[in-house]
Amino acid sequence: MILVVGAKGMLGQDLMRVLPGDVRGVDIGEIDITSAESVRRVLLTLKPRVVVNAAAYTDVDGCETNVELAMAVNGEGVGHLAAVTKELGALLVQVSTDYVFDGGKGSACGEDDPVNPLSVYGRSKLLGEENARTNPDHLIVRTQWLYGLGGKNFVETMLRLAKERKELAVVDDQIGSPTWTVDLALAINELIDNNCRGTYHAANSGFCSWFDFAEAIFAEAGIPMTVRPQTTEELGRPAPRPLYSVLDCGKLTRDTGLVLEQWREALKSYLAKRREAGMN
Ligand SMILES: NC(=O)C1=CN([C@@H]2O[C@H](COP(=O)(O)OP(=O)(O)OC[C@H]3O[C@@H](n4cnc5c(N)ncnc54)[C@H](OP(=O)(O)O)[C@@H]3O)[C@@H](O)[C@H]2O)C=CC1
Ligand SMILES: Cc1cn([C@H]2C[C@H](O)[C@@H](COP(=O)(O)OP(=O)(O)O[C@H]3O[C@@H](C)C(=O)[C@@H](O)[C@H]3O)O2)c(=O)[nH]c1=O
Repeated sequence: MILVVGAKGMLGQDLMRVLPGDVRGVDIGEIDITSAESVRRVLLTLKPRVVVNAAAYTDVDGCETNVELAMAVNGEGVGHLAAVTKELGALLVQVSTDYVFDGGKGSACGEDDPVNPLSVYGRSKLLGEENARTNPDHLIVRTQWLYGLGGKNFVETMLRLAKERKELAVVDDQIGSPTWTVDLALAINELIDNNCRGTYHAANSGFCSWFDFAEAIFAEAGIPMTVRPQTTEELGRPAPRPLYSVLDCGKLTRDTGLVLEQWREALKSYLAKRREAGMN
């Protein structure tokens, strides 16, 4: 059985839809990964063959002031999962982030490039990676700029703001790859299926700035909107973010044959799914 932890989150919901076979999901209420005792009780009862951890504290700016919570959920919580999966002889799949990099390289980051997180969120996720590795049977999947049905994300923020405003300012000096949670869930399935172990990058192909992404969202959704470029410094958010955090996904392709679709194609598919689901 595959157990998805964080099954009610944005990625968790798509993992539940995409992963085949005997799949169970748990979220806060049934499991609290910050508690070693809670993790032990749930995992020893269910005895999964694979645990995919999509549970996290993902408010990047919130992490700057809630440091203890960030470390407990994103860091130590993964340690609890690693200890019990190791005891069970189960695979631990840990989802991680481009924010473990500082974005200073200026070209796509490979799995073995040096990490240097700029934010509390990035540091907490890096601790999560280190803790995941205490189970030798682990898979760490770094991804970025996620959006999906049933979650707070940049696409939904833009579509919501479009109902209130005619003009928006969006940062044009952060570059990355917007990634649809359905495509990421498919990649995680391929990695498990191909018995891959260690660290992998998985993101939709191509890259853009948040400003480019905002323009694409409004163009594809057919919404008239003036998007003005601004710098990260002008925006002045509490958490520092990497300026260039494109992930090199070549290892995923070499080991599974999978190439994730271009980010703009994925965006079109997502907008079509939203319409099908009656969202406007
Ligand atoms: N969103 C993004 O752009 C990116 C995300 N990632 C990573 O991908 C993964 C999935 O992210 P995403 O789907 O956006 O996350 P979400 O915030 O949508 O979902 C996380 C889920 O985990 C639950 N949760 C929080 N704390 C605990 C806890 N202590 N015990 C059990 N469950 C808990 C949350 O519950 P509740 O909502 O009630 O708190 C929520 O249901 C995370 O590891 C994240 O770091 C990586 C790169 C980009
Ligand atoms: C809403 C808004 C955001 N922005 C900027 C802020 C930020 O730099 C960028 C994206 O904003 P968000 O708050 O959606 O993104 P952010 O929380 O930084 O997204 C990150 O989340 C974590 C969980 C990850 O792991 C990362 O890969 C990444 O997806 O756009 C604007 O410039 N104008 C706006 O109107």
